[in-house]
Amino acid sequence: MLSIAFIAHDRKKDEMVNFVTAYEHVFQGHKLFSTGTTGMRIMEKTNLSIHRFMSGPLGGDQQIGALVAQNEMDLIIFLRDPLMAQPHEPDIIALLRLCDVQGIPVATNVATGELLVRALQRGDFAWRELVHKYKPGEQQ
Ligand SMILES: O=C(CO)COP(=O)(O)O
Repeated sequence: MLSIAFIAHDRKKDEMVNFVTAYEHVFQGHKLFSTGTTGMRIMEKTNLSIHRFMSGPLGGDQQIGALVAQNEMDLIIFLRDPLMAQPHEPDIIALLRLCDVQGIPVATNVATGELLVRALQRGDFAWRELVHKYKPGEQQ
């Protein structure tokens, strides 16, 4: 079971809901997280159970970032709005930076999201299970 996070800016939320609905069968059975409003919108339209953090501008990106820093997040679908400035831009950059620090697959548009979900379906994320199993500094 992998940990997957969904985050979408306001003008990308419909796209996110459509995307998650289309792949609901793939996401089912994984541990799902989201920022506040994104998760609410997805849960209104699917049967998925999602742990919702704060809304993005109130710190939700940072909360997800904390899991990334601990290497506990396996995949992030983050549909950013490239055409509108966000008040919490530093939090967004920080989250993406941490994904690069830990080498976490993160999709920032739906085309990449599709590729990653198909990889997930195929079992290409098995290496993340190994990361969890052999986390340095932790007892086996
Ligand atoms: O702003 C966001 C990500 O940066 C998303 O937050 P919401 O899901 O609460 O709208």
